[in-house]
Amino acid sequence: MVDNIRAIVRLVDRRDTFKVIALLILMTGTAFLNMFGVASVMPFLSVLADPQMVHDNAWLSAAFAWLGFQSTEAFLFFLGASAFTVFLLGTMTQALSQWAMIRFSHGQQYWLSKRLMTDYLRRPYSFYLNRNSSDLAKSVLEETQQAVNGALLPALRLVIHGTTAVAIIVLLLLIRPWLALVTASVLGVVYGAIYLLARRWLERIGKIRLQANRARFAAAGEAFAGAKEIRLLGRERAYLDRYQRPARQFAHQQANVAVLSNLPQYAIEAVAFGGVMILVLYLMSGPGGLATALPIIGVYALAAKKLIPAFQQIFASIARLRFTMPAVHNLLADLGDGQGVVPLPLRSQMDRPLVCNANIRFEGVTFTYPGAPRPALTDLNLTVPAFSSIGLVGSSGAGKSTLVDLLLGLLEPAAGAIYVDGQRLTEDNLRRWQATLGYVPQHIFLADDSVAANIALGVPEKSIDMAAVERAAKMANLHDFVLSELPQGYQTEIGDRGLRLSGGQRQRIGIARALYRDPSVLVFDEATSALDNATERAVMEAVHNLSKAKTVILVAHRLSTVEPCDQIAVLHDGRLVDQGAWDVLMQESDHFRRLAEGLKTTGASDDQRSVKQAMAQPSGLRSAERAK
Ligand SMILES: Nc1ncnc2c1ncn2[C@@H]1O[C@H](COP(=O)(O)OP(=O)(O)OP(=O)(O)O)[C@@H](O)[C@H]1O
Repeated sequence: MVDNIRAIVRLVDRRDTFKVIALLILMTGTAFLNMFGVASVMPFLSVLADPQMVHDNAWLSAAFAWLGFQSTEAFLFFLGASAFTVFLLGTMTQALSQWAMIRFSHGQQYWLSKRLMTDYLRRPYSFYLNRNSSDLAKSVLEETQQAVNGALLPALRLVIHGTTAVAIIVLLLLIRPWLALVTASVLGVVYGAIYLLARRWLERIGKIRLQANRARFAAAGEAFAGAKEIRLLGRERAYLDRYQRPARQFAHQQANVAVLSNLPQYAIEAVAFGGVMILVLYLMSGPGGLATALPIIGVYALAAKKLIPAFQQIFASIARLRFTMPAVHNLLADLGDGQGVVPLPLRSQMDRPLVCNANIRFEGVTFTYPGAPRPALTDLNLTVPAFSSIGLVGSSGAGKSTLVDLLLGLLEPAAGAIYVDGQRLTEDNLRRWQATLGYVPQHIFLADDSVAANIALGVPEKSIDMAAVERAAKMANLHDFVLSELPQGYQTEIGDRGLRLSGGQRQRIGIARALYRDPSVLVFDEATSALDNATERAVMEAVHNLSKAKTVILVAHRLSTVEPCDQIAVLHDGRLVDQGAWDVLMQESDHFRRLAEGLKTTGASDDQRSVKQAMAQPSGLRSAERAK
């Protein structure tokens, strides 16, 4: 219970504490106005049933005299109008409370989803290795909404309807204590019993909903991301099944909680109707007859009008809270305590790149992936002189991509360190180092935007430097294609995930993207594999020409791509086994010769590599990449 309250409080933006306080004041005010609204019919009905009450009742006669009324009729009219005004005021305040509550909750949803999105974006790269991207998107977009609609709003409703119920019960207690106790007990027992019976079930179906939601998002995400392969393999039905089962389960549980929340209302209406009948008969048979009975019946009828929906809302809110709390705890666990997250880059960091003028040095670098049985890189020592080019080669799984990810600062060495011009790469200078880098991965992520926006990825449209876009596109051998084949040139929308482009065109966009901000260090991770030989040769010639002005690091599976590199590093089983120029390695390195022979003779390594690469990709990225 305390844990749940704490969790709900954590959903609220601390800066909005004053809004919460204002909301609570408004809700309490509403409860009191509701109570006064109910109470105000009593004098009216008393005088209506017995006009003599104006003189017999001390309070009424004092009001009659003080307000200077001359006739009972006028006083009766005044009492009726007052009751109506107070009732109206109560109803209006209630509407105002609802409006404020809903606005507040939706504001919190925006804030919560933004907070989660920021938190995910600030996570270290290793976080994405173990997470599914559709699961992350689901948490940001859907679970935050669920937390607000299923926990925050019901908690607020609980407060407003709880205070209203308490205020009205207090009023009834003042009028006829035992009758009030009976009424409150009947309502309390009916709702309490249903809740006690359904408690565990609600929690269980809440957990089932959470899992089903995750499964349906994953199935939908993967089905669309892998549309091509799924179509070819004829697995549409399998994916439909994968989606259908959790989707049905999700809908089923949502319906269950909605039905349960509304069910007691019908039972209560029957009880209330019967109760009022018994009350009327009982009061009418007592001394005073209708004159005594009418005001009490009126108050009770009006109280029931307020009290039954209040109890109903209290019950529905508690049921929904019980159902949603597993999702809230899950969300808060993801949100974490902010530890281990990296700060968002500052503009000053991006404007002051850590330029490499002497060399990049790996010193005793070891890295093991979380949960992997052995290191992907072991005690690696490598120096890359500035303004030179180095090719990284090795069999599949040798550790080339891991080395690149370490160099990019996406992964952190478990032992050893990387130095840029003698400066150790740390959290403090990492962003500045990354601002120096141009990186081309094998799988290019494309945004559903124009060619220019894809080259200048993330730069707001107005700030895109078109001259830089064209310069980069020319170097990537893309410019002619854009001008001659695309209807609106650089402004052509390339469609959802670039589906309208060939693999080679996509890779050239990726290369142009890396070159757009004119980085001083360029990293290509098997980035030219989808290019035809002639295009690759042209692009690589441009890149090798750059290596006089830039430092170029090249992972390639075609050895011919790395042939012109100043030096080549040969990796095997996570270790650097040989290093030198092409000719030297050809003569002196068995590993290199075997690699060259293997590539020449088997021709199978491309396929093996692709399969392995897919396996080695983090699950979240896998689905993002499949999305292209
Ligand atoms: N996310 C991961 N989780 C666990 N192990 C991984 C992960 N990514 C890679 N590995 C393992 O680390 C080792 C090095 O992988 P890496 O991707 O760096 O090799 P590579 O030389 O780039 O291979 P390829 O040429 O096939 O891309 C491999 O044994 C691989 O299975």
